Order: sequence, then C-alpha cells, then structure tokens
Amino acid sequence: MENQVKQAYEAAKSLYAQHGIDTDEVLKKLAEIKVSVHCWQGDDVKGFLNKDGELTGGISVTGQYPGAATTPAELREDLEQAFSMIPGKHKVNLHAIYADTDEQVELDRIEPKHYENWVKWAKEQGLGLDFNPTCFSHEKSSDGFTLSHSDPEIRKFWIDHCKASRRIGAYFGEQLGQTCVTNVWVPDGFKDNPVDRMTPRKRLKDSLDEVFAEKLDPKYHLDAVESKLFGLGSEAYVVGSHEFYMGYGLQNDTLICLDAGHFHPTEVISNKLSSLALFTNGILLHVSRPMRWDSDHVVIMDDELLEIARELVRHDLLPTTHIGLDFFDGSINRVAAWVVGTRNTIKALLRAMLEPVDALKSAELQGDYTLRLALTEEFKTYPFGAIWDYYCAQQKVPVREQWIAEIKTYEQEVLLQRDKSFV
Ligand SMILES: C[C@H](O)[C@H](O)[C@@H](O)C(=O)CO
Ligand SMILES: [Mn+2]
Repeated sequence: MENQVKQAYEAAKSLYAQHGIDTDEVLKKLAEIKVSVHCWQGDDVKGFLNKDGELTGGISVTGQYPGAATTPAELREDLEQAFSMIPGKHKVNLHAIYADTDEQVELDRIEPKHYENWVKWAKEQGLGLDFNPTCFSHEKSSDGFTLSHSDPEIRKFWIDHCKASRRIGAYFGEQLGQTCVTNVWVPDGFKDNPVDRMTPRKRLKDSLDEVFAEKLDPKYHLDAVESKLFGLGSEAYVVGSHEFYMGYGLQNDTLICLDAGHFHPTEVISNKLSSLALFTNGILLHVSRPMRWDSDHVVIMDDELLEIARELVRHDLLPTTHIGLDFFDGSINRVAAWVVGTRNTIKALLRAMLEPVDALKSAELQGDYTLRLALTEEFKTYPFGAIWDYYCAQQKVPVREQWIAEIKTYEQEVLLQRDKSFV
C-alpha cells in the first residue's frame, strides 16, 4: 500500500476516533455488505435469448457507445473487469433472458441447466447470484400486458415463466450457499386512462398467488415484487402500482422492491425505508437515478444516494436489506458505468457509517437542533475520502481515479476489438 494512502488514513482515523468512530471496525462491516450488480448494464438489456429483438416494456436505453457484450462469455469478462475495480465481494443480478444456452428455449420452459455456466462462474469468482423473470421484450407482451393479461393463455405463459424463474433462483441459492432474491417486475399498464383499474389488478393478484404457490426454502430463496408508477406507453396506469405491491408483499410476506426511479419525480425512496421496515421482514432496493423520469442514469454520489445509505445505517437495516442496482446507460463505457455506480453505492454506505449517529440522535432527542444541524454539516467535510482510499488499497482494487486508465486500456484491448470483428 502506498505510504501516502496509509498516512492519510491514520490522520483521518484519529479524527473520527474523537467522535467514538472506530474506522477499522467500520471497514470490517463494510466488507460484509454485498451489492447486487445488474448484468443488464453490460448490453443495454438485450440478453441472449432473443438479442436482436426490440426492447419493450416501457423501458429504454439511449446511447451507441461501442463494445457492448454480445455473448455470455463477453458479459462475464466485462463483469470480471468491473469487479476487479470494486472493493468487496458481491452478487450479480441476472434476468432470465441472459440464459447461456444454444437451445432455442422459450421463457416458460427455462431450467437451471440453461444458467449452469453462470453458476459455475459465480462459484469460481466467489459471487452470489440474484434472478428476475423477464416479462418484456417478447411477442407475448407486445400489447403491454403479461401477468394481468385478459387472455388466460397468455397469462398462463407468464405465470409459468415466473414459476420457472423462482426454481432457477432457488437453484442459484442452493448451489452458491447464499440467498438468491428473485424479483418479479411486470410492465403491464395503459397509455391512456382506463375505465377499469380494478380487474387487471385482480388478475395480477391471482397470477402472483399461482406464481408463489410453491414454497421454497427462505434460506436460499426470497421473492420480491417491484412496483412502478409509469412507463413509456403506460403513462396513465400501471397495474402493479406501489399500493398494489405494498399490500401484496405485506399480506404474502414477500420482499417489497423499491426502485428509486419508480415514483413521482420528487418522491424519494429514502423516506419510505423507515416506514416499510416496521412492517416487513426485509426490503429489496433498486438503486438507480431517475432524471426527470425513470431514466435509469448511472448512480452518482447525490443527496438521495447518501440519504438512502444513511437510513440503512442509522436504523440498522443493512442486515435485512438487499441492495440491488438498476441503471443502464449506453452512451458511455458500460464497464465504467458499473464501476462508477457500484463504487458510489459502497462509498455512500461508508460515508453514512462514518457519521456520529448516536451523538446526532441524542441531540435530536434533547431538542438541540442547532447541534444536530451544525454537526451534520461539519461532518460533510470530514475526510471520508482517506478512509475510502485505504479501503480500496486494503481490498486490492485501484485507489481513487487509477481505475480510469485501466478501463481505457480494457476498452482498447477488448471492447473495441469486438466491434471490429463484425466489420
Ligand atoms: C430491466 C428493468 O429495469 C428491471 O427489470 C426492472 O427492475 C425495472 O426497473 C423496470 O423499470
Ligand atoms: Mn428496477
């Protein structure tokens, strides 16, 4: 480790120690937190089962940056590159369309064997896996409806797909010896005002009951349900609204997934955690950055990211919260997008762990709002960067911006060669 990094750490450590914060202990706890890195940033949500098909379901990726992964092997190679620049051991979040198989398998027929290469790789890399049924970008979702479809045959197709996905998730969990979260998100909704808001919701509820009927060991597998306020082409009404899934999750003991981009533009998920946590056994997060709409921008160190991290730390929610990422930007180097978003998420957690929470809570309890404000503001310029640098060095990943040069080399040597091979 560079001397400068060590010296800066020692100086910062003694400053934090004056407030009773043991930075060595903080770093040990930080190393235990797993972030679920979404595979779909690597190829603009195309997947491999129908990679030339259109991206539908009211989501969109913009940008033409060269070098997107086009095979499972390339995607894994890119993920390995990203993880070599991210401190800690984490998870990869797969969508069903990322099956690694030569078989022309339909979504309602997928089996663990179609993901075996992912499992083998995850074992080798010491990673966990999470899973998602893919209820979009398919001819059977072309009119915008899946689990709430009015046609029982189409509904059955999607129910069978979600059932198959849960079994794959459970297989991941058993094979890797750590819990896999399988998250159900469906795009179902109307572009314009519906007359009947209730019946599609009733159908979605019935479909979910069928999907979740098979009991799976919670040690290895947990279910989650993800709501959304609107999508492109479903601006007026989304069947799986927040109230719908909050009710469903509470009644059926599934995790409720909060995606930072799935609410009104000024509504934040950080303010929901302390409420939901009082009534649930756990929460799934999709950390994202909506800009004006659910635009899925790369996560940066903004106020909301820090506030999410603070809520998790201050209320001891880390043990029961599953932190997933959800963004996709095709206008920049996609590996760099992963690195920036994941490093920021971990860095925000570190910043939150380096705050004098007990002193702040006690100031608030005593009504000393002056102290609360003053201390919060002073801590904004405490040297958390020195602790972060030391953590990166300790975890043997690049310190500060050193990773950018490595990514540029990877871009030249690997990513840009892919596009050339098509010429
Ligand atoms: C790929 C999607 O973004 C993802 O499945 C879902 O979580 C979502 O947020 C849709 O808006
Ligand atoms: Mn999401």
